[in-house]
Amino acid sequence: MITADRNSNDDKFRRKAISVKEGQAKILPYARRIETEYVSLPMVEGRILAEDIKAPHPFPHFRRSGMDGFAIISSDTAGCSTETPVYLEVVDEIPCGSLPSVALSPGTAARIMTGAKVPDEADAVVMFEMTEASAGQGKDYIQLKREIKPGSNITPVGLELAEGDLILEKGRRLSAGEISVLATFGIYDVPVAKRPRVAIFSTGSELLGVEEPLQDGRIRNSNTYMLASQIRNAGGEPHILEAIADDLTTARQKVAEAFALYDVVITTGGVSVGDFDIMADLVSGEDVEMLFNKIMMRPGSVTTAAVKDGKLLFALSGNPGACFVGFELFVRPALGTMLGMKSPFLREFQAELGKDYAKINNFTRFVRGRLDFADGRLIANPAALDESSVMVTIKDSDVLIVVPPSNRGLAAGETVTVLQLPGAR
Ligand SMILES: Nc1nc2c(c(=O)[nH]1)N[C@H]1C(S)=C(S)[C@@H](COP(=O)(O)OP(=O)(O)OC[C@H]3O[C@@H](n4cnc5c(N)ncnc54)[C@H](O)[C@@H]3O)O[C@H]1N2
Ligand code: MOO
Ligand SMILES: [Mg+2]
Repeated sequence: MITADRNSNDDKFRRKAISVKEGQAKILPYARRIETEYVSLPMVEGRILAEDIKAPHPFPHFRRSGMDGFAIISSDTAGCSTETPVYLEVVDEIPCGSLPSVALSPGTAARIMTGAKVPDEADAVVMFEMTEASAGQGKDYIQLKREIKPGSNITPVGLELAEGDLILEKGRRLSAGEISVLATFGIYDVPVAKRPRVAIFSTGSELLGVEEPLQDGRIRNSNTYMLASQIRNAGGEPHILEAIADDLTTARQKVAEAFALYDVVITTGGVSVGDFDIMADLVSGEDVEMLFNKIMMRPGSVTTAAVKDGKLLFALSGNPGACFVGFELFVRPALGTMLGMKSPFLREFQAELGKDYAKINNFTRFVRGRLDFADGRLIANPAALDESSVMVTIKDSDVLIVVPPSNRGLAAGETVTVLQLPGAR
């Protein structure tokens, strides 16, 4: 027979709700900066840079031709026109990667390719299409029928960056643009923040493994895999641990073991007031400091956080919608802070509410929604189903629409704050 300790913890019922901001402020002091490791350039996608990087040399570091054509001395073309063309003798050929072999003097030109170093004496490059070839006395000439401005088609030294410029600030997430910069400056071993190792425990006797056949009264464990994806996206390294049964003693032991091995521990489920909801008891143990166990938000009002051995424990709700939101509002900023990110919170901006939102709330609601553009306006459309227990609309959402506490709901057209969820949809 299954039994539960029904009187174990009255505190589980007497919870003091705090705001999301207060909750975040309680967590962040424990989100301690993680060490640095060196990762090779092909593997740094999505990692967070751990040190400022300055340009070790200007870029480009030589005057570079922007066209396939001829390097010339522009004053040679003064007064030149269709009627009075100018002839320049071609004295050199400069493929990419080669250096000029002849110093240009007035009346001469060098054939040059896009990306090659322009001879010091030249101050312009004229593209092939603007020239006509001619020959005489065993020499090659080009004919020009137009004046060429100095500087034409030459990229000056340091156009993009000067030596010593700050090119990448620590805390930046590395992606195509940053990786290109690192490669350009010869930085192959990149200092990045180590990924925080995050343990995931699911709880609940109703949970089946993903590959198990369905059984009446039971569901497959989806939160674990959803959380692993969120952790990875937030820069952490997920570690899926064996589910914990709804039994306090084993749960305590398993969580304690996990703290020895991982930087952060997340549990999902068992955090409300049900007979088998053990997390409230677990976070009020002697060696655990509870930071909060109720947030003035929906979904995820029961989101709980605690500290053990200086490390963060997040007890997220079992309801998929609440679990998802709890992660985005509390775990993501904690991981981002550990990684040294400048702005670890979801990006916030304003949009127009696309349709009426009639639900009244005591708590702030974070409603899953989809962002659209219409007539140059940003429209946030709430998902049809946004209950805490609903899983399926998470995949269709790119924002959380912030609906403040209200006894009248919101009307279409009102301005709302939205939090951008990561990953374009
Ligand atoms: N008497 C009250 N009952 C409930 C309250 C309340 O205030 N008083 N709050 C409700 C709200 S709001 C929420 S949210 C849930 C929170 O429940 P728990 O966090 O304790 O989670 P469980 O009870 O373990 O499960 C809830 C729900 O989620 C399903 N679940 C759990 N784990 C997973 C998983 N890994 N993957 C997919 N789905 C999961 C579970 O089967 C339940 O259906 O409490 C309300 N009750
Ligand atoms: O408050 Mo429940 O925790 O999602 O809505
Ligand atoms: Mg419960």
